Amino acid sequence: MDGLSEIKALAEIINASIASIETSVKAASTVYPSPRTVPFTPDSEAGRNIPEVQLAGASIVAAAAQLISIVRPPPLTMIVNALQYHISTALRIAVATHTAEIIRTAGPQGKHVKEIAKPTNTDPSKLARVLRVLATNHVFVEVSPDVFAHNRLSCILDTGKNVEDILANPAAKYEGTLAFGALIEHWIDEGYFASGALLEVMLDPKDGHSNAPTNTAFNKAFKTDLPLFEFFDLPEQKFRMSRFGLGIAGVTAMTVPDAILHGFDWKEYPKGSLVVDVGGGVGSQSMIVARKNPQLSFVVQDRAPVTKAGLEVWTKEMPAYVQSGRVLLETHDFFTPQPARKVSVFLLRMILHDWSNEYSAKILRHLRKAADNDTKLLIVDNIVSYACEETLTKGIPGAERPSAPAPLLPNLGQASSIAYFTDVNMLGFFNGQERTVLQLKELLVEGGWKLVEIYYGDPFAVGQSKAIAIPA
Ligand SMILES: C[S@@+](CC[C@H](N)C(=O)[O-])C[C@H]1O[C@@H](n2cnc3c(N)ncnc32)[C@H](O)[C@@H]1O
Repeated sequence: MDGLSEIKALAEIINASIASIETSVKAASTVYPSPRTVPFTPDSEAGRNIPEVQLAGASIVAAAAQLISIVRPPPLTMIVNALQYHISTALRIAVATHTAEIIRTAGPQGKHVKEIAKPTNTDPSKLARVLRVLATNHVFVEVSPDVFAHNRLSCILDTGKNVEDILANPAAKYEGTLAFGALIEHWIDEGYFASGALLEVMLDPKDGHSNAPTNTAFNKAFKTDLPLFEFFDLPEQKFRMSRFGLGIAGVTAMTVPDAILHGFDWKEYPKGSLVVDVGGGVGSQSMIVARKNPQLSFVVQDRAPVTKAGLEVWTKEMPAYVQSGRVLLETHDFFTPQPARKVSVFLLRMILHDWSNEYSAKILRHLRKAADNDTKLLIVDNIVSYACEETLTKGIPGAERPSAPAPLLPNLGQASSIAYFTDVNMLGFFNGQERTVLQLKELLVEGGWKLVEIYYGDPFAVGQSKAIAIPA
């Protein structure tokens, strides 16, 4: 296929996908959100969250990015690729200057950068140049010279709080908010610096071959011997710790909030069945499952500081569960044996990707020892594909991905990029990894489990693919 035929084929994919979006949105009597509609709320994404619309949207993202890679002169694309770090830097500066909160009150007319720069005493002309990098990438709108307003991307950074309140208590910035920005801030802080140290660590003769969570790019960048989660426990890291916890809940709420309910038959379990949410954080996923499946009981396990926060969350949000004992917030180290009890489902969401195989297998073996023949293991993580055709997934129910139409990349390229970025994040933070189906299958065997089903799930849900296993 020559270049022109390829861009025509990609344009056809885009046109067909737009037509599919139009049909689905009309059939659902809803609207497709405009890039100018602010504020962003999960409810206002209803049109984009229709499953067919998500599928079509993923094809458009893949095709549009591929089209750009063909149309723009290669040296320019490589320059743009090499300079992408300025986007992260600009986001860091926008967040630290509270630009999103400051311009909210101005509405579509926007605010002059002199006003935006005031509360943090930043140089307005420097700030304008940085914000222009973002506006050029569709985050914020420069409505007139040096005047910036929100669009649907930039308002994601807005906590909804007043700048004065944030400045008075910066550590509580995300408390009581949807907190999507919290995870963005985690990525452009811990993630950004760990990424900067990754090359040095990978080339180090010793650390480069380690699987331990203490020989990582994160350790190098933050000059600490502690694994990331223990580093978060330090009193001086209270803000980072809370930001991470709130951010994990926020990213779910803002992408496909109820994705945990899809692809697993929670309803099959009768009254009193127990779900153990291992490394469950404050239990936000169990809470979503509980709301739709009142017959289930839950144990949410995590490290002591997290279960303490979890108890506060459940006491506020679902007090009846706490009072009746239908939820137990349990301090438990998943590298130690599980308490003996009848468990219907062990849930491991965004846990295995934090650990290399050696550590993940230990976690799995402890769960296996505590399981009986009926126990199911539900793993929820990103499941990555190779960037080429993959035939080795044949025979595993649900594991074959629908093949992307040519000339799209088999893994849908840019539409799947978050999983590959988080894979490298996991490497930098923990020596962990996002896994392919085959890698998961082999890991499960090592841990005493048998992979029986894969559910990839909504194309726009982040880290929500499922692998279901039974005792081997
Ligand atoms: C990425 S978060 C996932 C939280 C939760 N499963 C969710 O999806 O919202 C990883 C969690 O593992 C917990 N964790 C880390 N090491 C642990 C350990 N040794 N035992 C139990 N939990 C641990 C962390 O405190 C954190 O809450």
